[in-house]
Amino acid sequence: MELAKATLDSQDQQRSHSASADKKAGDKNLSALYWRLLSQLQASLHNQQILATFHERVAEHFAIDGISYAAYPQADLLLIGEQQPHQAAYRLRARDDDFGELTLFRHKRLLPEELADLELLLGTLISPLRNARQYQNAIKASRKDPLTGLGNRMAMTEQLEQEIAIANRHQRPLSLMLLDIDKFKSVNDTHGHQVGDQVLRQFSDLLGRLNRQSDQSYRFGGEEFVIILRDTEAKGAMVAAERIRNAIASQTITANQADFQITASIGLAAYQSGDSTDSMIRRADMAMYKIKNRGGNDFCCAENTHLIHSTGE
Ligand SMILES: Nc1nc2c(ncn2[C@@H]2O[C@H](COP(=O)(O)OP(=O)(O)OP(=O)(O)O)[C@@H](O)[C@H]2O)c(=O)[nH]1
Repeated sequence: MELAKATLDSQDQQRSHSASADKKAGDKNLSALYWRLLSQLQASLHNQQILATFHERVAEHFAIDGISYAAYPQADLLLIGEQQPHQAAYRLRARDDDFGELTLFRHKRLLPEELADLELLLGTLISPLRNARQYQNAIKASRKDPLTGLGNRMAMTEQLEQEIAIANRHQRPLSLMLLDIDKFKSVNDTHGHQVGDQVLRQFSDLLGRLNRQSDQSYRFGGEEFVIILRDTEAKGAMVAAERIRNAIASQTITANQADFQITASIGLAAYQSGDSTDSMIRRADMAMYKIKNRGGNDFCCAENTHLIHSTGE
């Protein structure tokens, strides 16, 4: 096994690489490939597609079996092609910014002259991968609620769409829980908006601790939160709702040296064939308002058009 470890630094890399590619006058193919990669790789903002294009084009000239990329800081390994015993690994850097590790795999030894050519070509990946990372970060930020760090309404809707598709395709149960903090306005009115913000943050932390790991919580807006309960039918969702309701009501939230006894009104909707994100949210919302109108601190599950109250009324 061979391991070449090197750092590819992007400082003016493209200019120097393009100069070296052109200098290799004897190798018109390499130069042409370099320029082709440079323009084609810029066309995508997705790591998978960038690497697949790179692998496909480069494999036409070099016997490369696979390429992997571990993006920093999230180190999920993306593999195109196959891992093989012979490999050459590179750290990708742009100024002081380390943004990933790239590894080339081959079934036979990589020769020094091949490595030199490949390193030249690898330079074409730096800007596209960095742009892709910036784009992904921007997408992530646009789906995150800045106050609580939870996913926001957009993230929730996208996830719910996916969960509905899975529930529909595989005939799996799915439930949606909508929680609205009771009389939250009085927290703001009495203690100020900043304390209200602290209470919301602590409330969202509490939800995170109360959830099953597979259940994601989101801030739907204001003092409303949503939990998507995967693989959960109405009965299970009601058990979860009661557990969460009880835990919220028994917990004292302390913010700015004041104690708050928070309660929440909870509406549930269980997936029915033909449901959309809107229809599930609407049913959970109707169920939640039924509890609000009764004074809060309870849950209600909406099934079909009937509202079934937790106490069985
Ligand atoms: N501090 C803070 N308050 C918020 C935020 N978003 C919404 N609110 C407040 O949440 C309160 C919601 O008030 P209402 O809709 O009357 O609801 P409520 O007082 O909880 O009453 P019920 O829902 O009927 O129990 C308002 O005072 C909003 O200003 C936020 O990000 N931070």
